[in-house]
Amino acid sequence: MICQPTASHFVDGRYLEDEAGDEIAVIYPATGTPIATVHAATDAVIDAALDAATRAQAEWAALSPRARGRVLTDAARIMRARNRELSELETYDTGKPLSETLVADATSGADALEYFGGLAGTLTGEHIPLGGDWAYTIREPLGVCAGIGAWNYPTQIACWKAAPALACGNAMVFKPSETTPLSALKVAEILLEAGAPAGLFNVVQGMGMVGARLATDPRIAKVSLTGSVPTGKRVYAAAAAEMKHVTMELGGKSPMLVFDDADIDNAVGGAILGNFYSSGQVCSNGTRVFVQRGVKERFLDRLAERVRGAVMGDPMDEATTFGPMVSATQADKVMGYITQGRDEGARLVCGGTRLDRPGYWIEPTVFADVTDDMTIARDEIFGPVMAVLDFDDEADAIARANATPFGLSAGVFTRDISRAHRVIGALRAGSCFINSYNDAPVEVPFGAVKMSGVGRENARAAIEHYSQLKSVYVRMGDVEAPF
Ligand SMILES: NC(=O)c1ccc[n+]([C@@H]2O[C@H](COP(=O)([O-])OP(=O)(O)OC[C@H]3O[C@@H](n4cnc5c(N)ncnc54)[C@H](O)[C@@H]3O)[C@@H](O)[C@H]2O)c1
Repeated sequence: MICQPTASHFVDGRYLEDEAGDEIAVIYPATGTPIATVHAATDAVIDAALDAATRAQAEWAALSPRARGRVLTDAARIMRARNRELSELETYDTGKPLSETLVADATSGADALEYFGGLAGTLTGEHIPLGGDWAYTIREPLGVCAGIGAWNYPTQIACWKAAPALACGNAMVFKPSETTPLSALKVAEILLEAGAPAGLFNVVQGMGMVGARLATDPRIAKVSLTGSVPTGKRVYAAAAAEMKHVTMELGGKSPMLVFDDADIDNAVGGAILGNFYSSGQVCSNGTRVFVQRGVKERFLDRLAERVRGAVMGDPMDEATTFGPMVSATQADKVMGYITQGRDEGARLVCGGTRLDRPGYWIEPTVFADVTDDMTIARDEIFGPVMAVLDFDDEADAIARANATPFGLSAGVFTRDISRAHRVIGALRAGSCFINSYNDAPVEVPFGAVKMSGVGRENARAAIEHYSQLKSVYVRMGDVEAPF
């Protein structure tokens, strides 16, 4: 087993095993071969993690914010220094090509650690003058936070949650997706090496039941989930029962609008990035591509030509640009949608086939003449399936783009700057792009509206979701009581 970790869990500063938990096989998606086995956390493991986190949180919160920040920036430095090794592990865990993991996973995690490490020393309350009397606020941590991850960006998700949480003085118990359990263990190792106290960042493995245990445990003050909308509804409801804070980063079916006056090559490039990066397994993907009728055929011709250039080879070869689906289940689900697209009358422009080779390979697929009522235009597929829809009129395109319960992202391609801002202003989405798609630098808030989630990750905005304010009223004179 080439990626077997020392043990399944990382609790209180060391690896921990409990073989009583259900076995979880870790599969390399490119070949379908097992690379590791981990065990789901038992109640004893979960308790140990929560107790360690509770103890470490008090110690951590008592440090000066700048001392906390230094640990995070040191962790960022270690992560960058080990980028290749971490990227190779991420490629084994997810199947994403090394050409991607080298630039978008540990590096993005390091960006978050560095950014929030720098921010830690700047987090303050405020002074509120009241004409004689005055008040002040103290920004306090929430306590122990639970992080629950999806399988598409395991390192990035762990860091995007841990970095702001730790910067604010919280501890974290993180449960990776059962499909990709390996990388978060490395994040835990690195944080410890950078000087985080034992127990500050713990990793426990398991299926949804382990996540549910965390979401309902009274020792947890906040739950941050990255996952699908149905899971988000369950976790949000469970957290609400205990009045816990939440961040929900959920699924999407985001629109991308390409107007007649757009630079077609840039629009095609945006559509490729917004549909086929990570083999389409990206929450913010612009999978409904609305193309104005005047440029439709030119857009489709150029798109098909460029998609044919995707290199579906060994993910460890840096020349490979397109990897497999993460699992057999996901590949089956995506193939089901492709069949449904054909059955419902969409025109297959390219792709559509599952490759006859080991692993879970599906060609990048483009459907044209898609209509709003088709299943492939409504459901989040989470695979390499682009739906191209036609439009004539701007207002009509905006209304159709907004006619979805999701609200994660939206993009517009046009050379008309007034139109670009007008359209983005009217689209109901949290993370938007003008003449670009899927950029997610740590300096910019990332999050959703409607069913795609609540709260924001990244940027200063994330601080609001990992800290709370204590208000203190200070009377400068005597207290005047009625009796
Ligand atoms: N908005 C974002 O930032 C973002 C980023 C990446 C992925 N996603 C979304 O994630 C989904 C794909 O990931 P997935 O298939 O791993 O999602 P999923 O909802 O199946 O699982 C997500 C996580 O939740 C856990 N879980 C499942 N049931 C639970 C429960 N009842 N209580 C607590 N935890 C539970 C899972 O074990 C896993 O760790 C897609 O919908 C995608 O759009 C969103």
